[in-house]
Amino acid sequence: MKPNVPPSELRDAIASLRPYFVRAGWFSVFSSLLILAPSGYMLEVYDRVVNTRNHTTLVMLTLLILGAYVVMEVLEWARSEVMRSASVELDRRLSGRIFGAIFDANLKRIPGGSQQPLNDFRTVRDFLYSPALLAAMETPIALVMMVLLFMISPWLGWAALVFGVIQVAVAWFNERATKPLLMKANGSAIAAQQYADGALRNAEVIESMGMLRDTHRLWQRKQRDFLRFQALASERAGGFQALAKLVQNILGSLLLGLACWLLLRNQLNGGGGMMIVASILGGRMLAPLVQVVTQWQSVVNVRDAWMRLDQLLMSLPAQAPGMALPEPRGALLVEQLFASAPGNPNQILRGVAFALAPGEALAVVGPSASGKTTLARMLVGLWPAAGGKVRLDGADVHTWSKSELGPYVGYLPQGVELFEGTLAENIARFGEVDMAKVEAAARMVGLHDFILSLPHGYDNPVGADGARLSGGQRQRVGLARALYGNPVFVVLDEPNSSLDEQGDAALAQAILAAKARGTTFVIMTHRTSVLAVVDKLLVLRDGLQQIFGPRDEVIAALNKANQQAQQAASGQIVPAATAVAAS
Ligand SMILES: Nc1ncnc2c1ncn2[C@@H]1O[C@H](COP(=O)(O)OP(=O)(O)OP(=O)(O)O)[C@@H](O)[C@H]1O
Repeated sequence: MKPNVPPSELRDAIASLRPYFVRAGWFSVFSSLLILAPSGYMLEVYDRVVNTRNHTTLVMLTLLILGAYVVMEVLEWARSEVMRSASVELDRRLSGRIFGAIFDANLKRIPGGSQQPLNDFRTVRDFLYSPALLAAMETPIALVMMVLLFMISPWLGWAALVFGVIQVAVAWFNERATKPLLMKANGSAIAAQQYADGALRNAEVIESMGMLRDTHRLWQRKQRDFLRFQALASERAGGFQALAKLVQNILGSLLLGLACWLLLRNQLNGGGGMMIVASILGGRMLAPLVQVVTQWQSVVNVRDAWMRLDQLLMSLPAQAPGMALPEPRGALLVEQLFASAPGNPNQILRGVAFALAPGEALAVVGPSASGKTTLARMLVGLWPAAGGKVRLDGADVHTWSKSELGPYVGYLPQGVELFEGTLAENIARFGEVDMAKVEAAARMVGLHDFILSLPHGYDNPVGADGARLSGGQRQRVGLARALYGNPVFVVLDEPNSSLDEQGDAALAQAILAAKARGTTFVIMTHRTSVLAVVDKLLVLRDGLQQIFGPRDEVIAALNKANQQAQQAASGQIVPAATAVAAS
């Protein structure tokens, strides 16, 4: 039985470019036929001008051949333009999908979540108007030339056929000899590039701890592999390219000699001029094949890129648009939630269950690696649940269309994650900037006065990853972004880890103000300052929900348990806040 393989989106997209290929194919046929014009010119000059000594005929023939050259160039230009348009069309069809797949691969932490698929797509797209493909389009014309040679004399036709077969064999051996090396070279180049990207992202760590030399050494090792494989492949390819040219040149001269021999035996149709025509046809016939051999590296590269892209798109099928649902109010229900990281079977959360009414705030506390960040990701629907569900107003947040749900949700991840752009753009989530809303969000987190003190105010750029801001400022901008547009449900993962006392107070104020408007909050925290403004408390340990309930009841229960444990151990009593923080 045929395995159930999903259709290749890449192949479908290329198949949809058929009209472009057909048009370019016709241009190829006509421009290749015009390649015969110089042979015709030579014959006519030899036949009509040399014998008759007619100057007018010479001028007319020369004008004709000049016209033919112009038409040939125009056709070749038109063919390139058609294929360039095909590449633009391919980009229009697939670039969004590929960008989405890279994004998805990043979210799911699977290979492909890097710059590489975009490079691969550029390789595939550019190949559409590369010399290799344009030469391949001309190969059918070789058959026409061979037929013409057979028409002049079967001897010439057979000789051309034998050399054509030799040339195809050269191309085949070239493929066998260079493909594995070129693929290894590509793999090493990608590894070196990815290593360099990672190192550049961590430039400060490398510089501060003097790691540059070792980092460079490791990069060089990968880069050396790439250079070694590429040099070996080029060496072998160079030999085959020389061989291909040799075969082409030999055929040209051989056909001239053979035609001369036939002439001497009175067996050449068309007389002496045909000797030259046969030689030109022979040389031209093999030209596209020689070109293909010369350009073989780009063929291997495109095949490699194609396979990686195809695999990425197949492993991350296009998502059906999520459910369209009525505006949420912020009622959160977590039903027996089990979670594991994508591609990893280990369960991180095991049976977390709680509910929050609109306008309620919950603090999630627990030791490091207890699963707080994982719970935050699950609450905003980033990872699919391994069991159970997270529901906002009854609907599963994971399957809800994120572009629809986004405006109602605020999320501040642990790493903040700002983007290159202005403060206003970052706060407005890179959508249409509504300055009134931007300012309101900045005021809520106590950032407005600081922003106004900057030279360009809200138009001040934040730099790549928010590099122009301090850690605390970045966190506040992230908070303003989470609160932008008064979302009904906000998840904050360690929102005050970089905040000072003033920032902490601003955060508490912002939570209270948003709660009063009906926003539901879940705040993952190690710090106790935020506990003053929450209604409920959940304690996580090793992915298990230890206790959940109204804040004061949970603190009292924790204190009691802690006191009992401590008294049993040493007779000491610990204050409430310390007990919660220690949990
Ligand atoms: N992408 C991932 N792949 C595999 N395991 C993961 C992934 N993310 C988190 N984990 C594991 O899940 C567990 C919980 O991690 P999580 O980040 O949710 O804890 P946390 O309570 O937020 O910790 P902290 O307070 O230190 O931020 C850890 O053991 C971690 O190794």
